[in-house]
Amino acid sequence: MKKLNSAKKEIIKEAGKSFHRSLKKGTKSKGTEDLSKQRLTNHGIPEKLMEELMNKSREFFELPEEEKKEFGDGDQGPFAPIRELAFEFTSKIKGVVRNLLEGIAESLGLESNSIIESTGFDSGAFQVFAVNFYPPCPQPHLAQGLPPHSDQGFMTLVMQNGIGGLQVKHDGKWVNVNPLPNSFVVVIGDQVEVLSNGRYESALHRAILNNTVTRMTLVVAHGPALDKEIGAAPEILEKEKPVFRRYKYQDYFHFQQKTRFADKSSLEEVRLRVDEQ
Ligand SMILES: O=C(O)CCC(=O)C(=O)O
Ligand SMILES: [Fe+2]
Repeated sequence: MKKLNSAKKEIIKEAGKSFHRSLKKGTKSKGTEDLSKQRLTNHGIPEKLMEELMNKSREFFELPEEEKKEFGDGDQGPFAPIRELAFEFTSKIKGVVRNLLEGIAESLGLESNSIIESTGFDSGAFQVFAVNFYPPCPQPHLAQGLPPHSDQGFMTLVMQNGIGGLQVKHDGKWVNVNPLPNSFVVVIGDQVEVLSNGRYESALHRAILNNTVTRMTLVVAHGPALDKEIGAAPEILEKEKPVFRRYKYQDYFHFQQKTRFADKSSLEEVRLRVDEQ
């Protein structure tokens, strides 16, 4: 038990280093700057598990089209060959994200479990696992892997297969987030921006292509339960005006599905004008 606790503390400390470095009361986080330099390394997820997941997913993507088509939906869907590995991976990641959310709550001066409780993280929170496959592109400057966007949930953990392509916008410029072995990039999403009343900013990011090698990423996104109402923490609003209006996460989720990959447009929809605050 003791060991588990200290491992947990380490992860929170890591989160602290990653996100809270420049977070002082009343100032904005430099989340995107940190993202280009910081990685989550002390995550406790076996390297072998991630390697296996990456290799098996690659095998699937590289099957001839005809064979790929044989996979249907549901139990026979493309995830069938990696179902168990994916389950183990995503459950472990959920534990890491839980710790990160505790770390974030603490950094905001809230009870460590406050975000977890108010957003239904332990009961109905959503988690989406995706494997992105970007084959070499003959003219990479004419195409995009993924257009600029922010992720709509709390945070997304991204693991790259050793090939760079993820970029974040920082000070008006696109900055490369180079892959480092056995580490995750933690991409802060819109819900953390809202819950923190704008102290954290969700990262505007995109994926670019190259013309030589195949790039893959394992991506796990997390968000509140759909029926929860989301807004800045009440303790924060005792001292400052709300920056965003409250909403049911379900509404945000559906809206964002329609406007996916359109910069941070969903967040702008819930931002209050000065005369509404
Ligand atoms: O593949 C990447 O590097 C980024 C993926 C991403 O941003 C996403 O899936 O939302
Ligand atoms: Fe993303």
